[in-house]
Amino acid sequence: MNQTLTEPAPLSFDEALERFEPVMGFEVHVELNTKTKMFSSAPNAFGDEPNTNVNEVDLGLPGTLPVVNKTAVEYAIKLGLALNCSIAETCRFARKQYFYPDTPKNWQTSQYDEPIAFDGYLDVELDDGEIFRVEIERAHMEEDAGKLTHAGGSGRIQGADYSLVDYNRAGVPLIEIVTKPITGAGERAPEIARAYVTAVRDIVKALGISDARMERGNVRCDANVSLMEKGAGKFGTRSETKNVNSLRAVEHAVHYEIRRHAGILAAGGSIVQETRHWKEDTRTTSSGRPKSDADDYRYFPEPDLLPIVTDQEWIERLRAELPEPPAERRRRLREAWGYSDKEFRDVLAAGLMDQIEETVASGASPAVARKWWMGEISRVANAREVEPAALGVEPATIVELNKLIEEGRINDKIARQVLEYHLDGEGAPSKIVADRGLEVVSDDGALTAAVEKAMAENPDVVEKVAAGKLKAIGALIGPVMKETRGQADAGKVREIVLNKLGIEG
Ligand SMILES: Nc1ncnc2c1ncn2[C@@H]1O[C@H](COP(=O)(O)OP(=O)(O)OP(=O)(O)O)[C@@H](O)[C@H]1O
Ligand SMILES: [Mg+2]
Ligand SMILES: [Mg+2]
Repeated sequence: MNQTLTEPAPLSFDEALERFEPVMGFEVHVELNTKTKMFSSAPNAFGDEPNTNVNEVDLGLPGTLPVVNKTAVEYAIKLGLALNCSIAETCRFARKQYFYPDTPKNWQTSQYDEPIAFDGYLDVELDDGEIFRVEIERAHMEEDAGKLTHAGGSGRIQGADYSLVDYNRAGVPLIEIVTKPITGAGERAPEIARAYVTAVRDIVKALGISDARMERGNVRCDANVSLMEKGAGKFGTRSETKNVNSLRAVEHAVHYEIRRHAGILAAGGSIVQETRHWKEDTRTTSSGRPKSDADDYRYFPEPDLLPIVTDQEWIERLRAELPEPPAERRRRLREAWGYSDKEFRDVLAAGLMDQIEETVASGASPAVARKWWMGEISRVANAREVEPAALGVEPATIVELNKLIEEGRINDKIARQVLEYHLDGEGAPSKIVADRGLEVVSDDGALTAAVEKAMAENPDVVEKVAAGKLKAIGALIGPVMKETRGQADAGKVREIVLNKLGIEG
């Protein structure tokens, strides 16, 4: 059933919010970065040749038995704790039956009525610093399905009438985090949606349990949206936009679905409960398949796996391993560094918080760390068309460069060159300075000679300086730099000039 042909036009966002109150719910799937799969010893690896990381358990061959990956369970417990959930004392896996070629077993091993973690919350920080609490219904363990490529449909092979299947992903450990319905978001619903998924991504990254790369599908979000008539208090019918895999897309999908539902409801229509697909190019969604709450997956407890029993000691050991929550860490660093909100946001956007933290921890001032990472490194990254973090510059390198400057051994300009040589593989900054003979000329002999030469060649400048126009010294620095191949210390040059003219600096 394709609704889009007959659907009324979406309302504007403002019109929609005047009349309706949005309700949202998110199912976020997190792919864990364990070495092996959830129930088999096949490697959990991204990007390998199709169907090379598959074994008999993943394929559900007769006579095989699954074994639970203990690391995946520990990751689930850690995530549950980080989401302020209760951890079940015992829980079970269940079979979710469906017939589709992405699962060779004809069921997905998941958890149903006994999730490992439940009843939590996450406080998410909005753009203006306000905190919005999202209640977590549960976080449960399951396995990923294989990847289908519809050869003809995706245009990869013109006219093809078949699909390609890659089972490398089948059995990869997943945690699905499900929120309770989120009410009271109002016009901030799209922003809250993005902030929530961002917060979840940051947490799984900080926990180190997932590569958390959304563009690779390590973190994927199903966004459920419905509207209720203001003051009505009864939830409307939801749509479920599947597998939205960027933060912006989550925001836009919620925005669009609110407008689309409002358009239908305002025209007297009713919402079909269905899954929908996000379309990045038009920033709209399209109809997927109808889905009722009574969808019968014929769940039943997985007979081939024992229940998981967690004891308090185990949970407390894992709790002790939790890192500082990302939101708290951000607040702490913003304060410690004394950056403005804008400066700090820029650091986050550039993905350089870890690097700056380490640079400061190694003894550079926050201002120096910022100058390097947000200035020079970002500029070079831009010129080389990569993300700043992807340049792979170590904080230790920046600390070393800064030390060379502070000791007066190189100036800023040379330091910038040294960075380029370093990126081109010439080694550590001090080695580059030594190899290339870049040390600042501050031994008085060579520098004084260069200054004398510049003064002799620019009598008009010297006259101005002598008359008290100290700024004019700047015109001498150029020629001195030229003479010393850029290795003069500008402060020293000034000092020598003033000295020669008998002026107090
Ligand atoms: N009326 C509603 N409007 C918006 N969100 C809703 C509404 N009712 C439920 N939700 C949210 O939708 C999500 C439903 O996810 P859940 O995993 O429980 O079930 P499902 O989508 O039916 O199943 P599946 O995991 O197979 O997709 C939850 O986040 C829930 O809070
Ligand atoms: Mg769902
Ligand atoms: Mg779900």
